[in-house]
Formats: sequence, C-alpha cells, structure tokens
Amino acid sequence: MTARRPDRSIATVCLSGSLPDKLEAAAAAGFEGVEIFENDLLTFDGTPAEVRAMCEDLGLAITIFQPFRDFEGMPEGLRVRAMDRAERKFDTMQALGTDLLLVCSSVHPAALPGADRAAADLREMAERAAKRGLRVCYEALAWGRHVSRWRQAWEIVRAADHPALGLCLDSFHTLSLGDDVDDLAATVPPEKLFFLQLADAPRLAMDVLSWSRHHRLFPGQGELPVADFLRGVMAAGYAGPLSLEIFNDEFRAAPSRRIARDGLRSLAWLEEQVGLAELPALPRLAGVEFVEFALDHESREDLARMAASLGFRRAGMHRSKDVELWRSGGANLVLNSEPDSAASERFEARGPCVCAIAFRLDDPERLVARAEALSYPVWRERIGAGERRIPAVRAPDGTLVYLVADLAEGERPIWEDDFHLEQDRADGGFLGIDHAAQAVAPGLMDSFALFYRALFGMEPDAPWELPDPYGLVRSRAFVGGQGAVRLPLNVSESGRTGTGRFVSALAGAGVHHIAFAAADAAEAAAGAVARGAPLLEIPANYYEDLGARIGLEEEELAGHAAHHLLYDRDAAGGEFRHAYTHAFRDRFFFEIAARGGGYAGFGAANAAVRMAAQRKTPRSRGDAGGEQ
Ligand SMILES: O=C(O)c1ccc(O)c(O)c1
Ligand SMILES: [Mg+2]
Repeated sequence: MTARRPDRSIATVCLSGSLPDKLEAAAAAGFEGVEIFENDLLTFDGTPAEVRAMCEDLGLAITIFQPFRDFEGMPEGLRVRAMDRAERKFDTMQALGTDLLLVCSSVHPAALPGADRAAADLREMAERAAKRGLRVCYEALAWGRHVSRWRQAWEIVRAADHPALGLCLDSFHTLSLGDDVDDLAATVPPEKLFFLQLADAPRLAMDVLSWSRHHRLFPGQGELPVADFLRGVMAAGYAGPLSLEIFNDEFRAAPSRRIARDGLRSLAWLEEQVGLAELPALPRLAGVEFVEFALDHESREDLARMAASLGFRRAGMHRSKDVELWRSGGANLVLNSEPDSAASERFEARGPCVCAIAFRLDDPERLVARAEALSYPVWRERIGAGERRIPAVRAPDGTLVYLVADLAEGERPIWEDDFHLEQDRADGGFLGIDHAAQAVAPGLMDSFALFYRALFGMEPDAPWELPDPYGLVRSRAFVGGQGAVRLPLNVSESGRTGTGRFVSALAGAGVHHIAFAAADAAEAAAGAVARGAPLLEIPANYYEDLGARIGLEEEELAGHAAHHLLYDRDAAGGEFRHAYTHAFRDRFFFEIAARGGGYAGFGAANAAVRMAAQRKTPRSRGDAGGEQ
C-alpha cells in the first residue's frame, strides 16, 4: 500500500429520500464525509446548524457545500448581486461547519467571456471567503458557457492567484468530453487541487448536460476510464477526499442504503485499481460448476424430464436432503426440493426458478473475505454431518452464488461428500456450462454490474440491444477467467418483452437461460431432438437470410435447419452454432452452444429470431410452454 487511504465522501444528490435519510445511509455504508448539495438543504425542514449536528452525530465530515452557480463573468449590476449571494452562502457554510464551496462554471446567458474577468471575480470571492477562514474551488462544467475544460478553469484559478482559491476536478466533465488529466501533474501544483469528484457513465450519444444529469454511474458501473483519471490526479499530488457525485434517476428512486453501499464498494474497488488500498485479491475464475433450481416434486419431475431430453442423467441423490444431481459430462444441474432451506424459501416466493449458481475458483475463502470487505452478504447453508459446507455470496437480487474450489487432479470433488453418486463424470455429454443469462429488474442492473466486476473481477463486454417483438432488451455480458464464466445480463423497461415477463414471473430478477457447451452442436441437437427435447422451430426465412448474408453452402444450411441450429460468425472467422429450447413454464430455457475459432459472443445477431420463435410457438407440452 502506498499512502494513507483518502477519506471517502459522497454527494447527497446521489441518494434518495430526505436529507436525514441520505446522511444516515451514507454513514451506515461507511463514508467519512458528504457533499451537501444545496437543493437537499433547501428542501430540508431544519436549520443548517441542525444538519451540522446530525453529521457530527453520524461521524460525517461535510467535505464541501455545492453548487454555487453562475457566478463569474457577470455584467456590473449582476456582479454585485453575485457577490452578495456568495456572502449569504458563506453564512450558511459557517452554520454547516464546512469551509469549502464549489463554484461551477457559469451557464448564465448574460455571462461575459474572458479569463481575466473571471479571475478577477473569483479572486474577490476568494478574498471574501478567506476573511472568514473559508475556501473556494472552481469546477469546469462540460457544458459551461465559456469554461468547459479543467485547463481553462486552471488558467483562471492561476491568474486569480489567491491561496483560498483552487480547482475542483470531476471525472465526468473531463472524460465525457474525451479529455484526460495526463498533463495535470505537469500543470497544476498539488496545493491547488482542492477537491475531486468521481463519476462513471455509460457511453451514450446524447448532449452532455442530459447525459450528466441523468446517466452518471458509480465508478466501475460504466464505461469511462475513471481509474486512469484517478491515477492522473493522484500522481499530481491530490491529498483530499475521493467524493462520489452521481446524478442518476434510478439511484434517486432506489433505497438509499443499497445505493450508498454500492458507492462505498465502488470506491473500495477503484482504490484497489490504483493502489490506494488493498482488498483480498481477486479470484481466478475457472467455470460455472453448477446451476441450482428451487422446485417442488411436481416441477422437479417435469424439469428432470426436460433435462433427460437434453441428455442429462440423474447422477446422484443428496445424502441428507431432498436434492438430486443431474449431470451431462461437465454440466451439473442441482434440483432442490428440500423443505425449510434457502431453495424452498425461493420456491415459496417465486415458484420453480434458478435459486443459485456456483462458480469454480481458486480460493473460495479468499473470495468470502473479499465479499466481507465489500460488505456483500455471505451465506452458509446448514449442513448434515460429514457434508461439505460450500460458502456462498448473495447477488443483488438474492440469488446465491456458491463458491467451489477449482480442484487439482486427484482432489476430491464436492459431490462425493454430499451425494450418493450413481454415475461418474466421464460419460461424454456437454463440456460444461457455457453461459447463464439473467433477467434483471431495471433498477438493479448497475448493482449487478458492480457485484460481478468489483467482487469477482469480471469485465463487461460493450452493452448491446436486442429487439424483442414486444420491446427493447438491453444486454451486457460479464466475462471472467478468459471466458470460463460468461454471464449476460438482460434488462427491459417493458413488462411485455420476454425479459420483462421473466422478471415479473420471477418476482424480481433471475437466471432465465442456461447454455450448455457442446463439442458438436449438430450432434448434441440431433440427440436432443431424438429424445424429444422441445427445441425451438426456426423459420425457413432465417436460413434463407443466413445463406444470403454469410454465404454458407446449401448443405450446411440444410444441416443447421434440420437440427434447429442458429449460426453466427464474427469478424475474425470465429463461429457459433446454437439451438434453444422452449421455456420451462415461462421461467427459464436452455441452449445448446458450440463455439469455434475463438468466438466470444452470444449469437446476438440471432436473438431477435429466438425471441420471436419463443413468443409465437404455442405451448406444445406441459413442461415446455412458450406463450403464457
Ligand atoms: O449538473 C450540474 O449542474 C452540476 C452541478 C455541480 C457539479 O459538481 C456538477 O458536476 C454538475
Ligand atoms: Mg461535479
């Protein structure tokens, strides 16, 4: 570890609720400071002195009071008003007990250009602040009228040349304009770096004001190079707090405690990225060991029949619980009907569903320690004598993620301790679980992103959009262990899309799609069809288009059509062949998938055909319905 960890701060504007709710949530999550956003004070029914007392009781420093708008460059009459307004806000700051004011660059239509004029205004403000022992920092808003970049703000602060005036940097304003801080250390002396605000965002093609006001995210949740930005600022000698400033409509509609906690996790992860703090090291992910279903006996029989049609066989019965293991080669399905368990709790709330997924990784206990350091809940199921306790962490929707040690040759697999095994592993079948896709409720996507990225070190693919016949589905895949674990997350604002219906049918989010890796897709699909598996019918038009688009030979096209296979090819010639089943009781479905030539996607080009086929084919059997 290099220096002492900087204090962690969060702007009240990030959180939902009243000012006291926000402060309590920030303190409960473990922040050391808060930015008091002026609007939160204006709408609070109490004095600034009461806010100060609340913060003191909660152990929170007020790191800054903000924003002070439209100050610099005003023509004479308005300039006097602006100075008066500043004096009034200094009164408020003194009552709050904070010494730092953020002035953001003016957007006022009357604001006049000119660095000298702005410098003179800020110098006078700083002089007035200094008389009261206060300080001012100046921030370039990306949409400022005359000042939109930190270098312009710095020219003004430098020219003003007052010890009570410094710079506020905000990663969003810099990165959203495609700018960087590479020359910050060479340009700005450290004592002039007064404050640092951190925010990430998805890459969106929209005006920067709307982007900033509605779509900011915590570092790690978006696509901006926030870690590089922070490295540059630390290299310039910044010594103040790291403060999160996120304007996001979903954050402000979500429970403040969850959002505050995600904020702290995000900062801890970011500090690890740049070497400011340490966490128990990231895991080495080796694969998905199993997917577990919560079922009653009736649905278990149906699901077992469907699994059998895909080539799975019952491989074992649990020694002490009402749980079956079904296996095909390296793919394991756990069918859990144990009463009074985490699974039954899930079944009672949601009906048949995926209640857990298990990752194979190098050191489960180190991951547990990392989860605890990031305050993700850890779960340990009760066990019978002699059985192995497999630790788990809870995903943001409550799904359990079990942590199973990646075994060296000859080590004893978990299954042997807990199951009476009827069949060993070497029986052909699937190679393993290729990917597990989750439907995520709209407000939870960003929490999931942080969960997979900060806790497991998985990296996000670029987001993409899938056209469901009844609305848009946004998708973003998280990939770990060089493709050993692949988890596409799907979110839909519309309740009518397949994703929307899975979310409502599952009372929240959940794994709704499990892909088994096959060495030979045609062979696996042919076997499945022969055993009566409910594979999706693909329209002939699809194969027509495939021939036209990719130029596959007629014979190959006919083979794909005969086996219900979809086909995709990437720019480097990697190939993907895959077939889908109908959904099991409208809740989840399976896929047979074969990758070749380093193909890293999920057949997104075929998603529209798959979703349409799932919607239009009538329920053909009791265990494999398409329409509700
Ligand atoms: O959107 C704004 O107006 C605004 C205000 C203050 C900030 O620090 C900021 O980054 C943006
Ligand atoms: Mg800011």
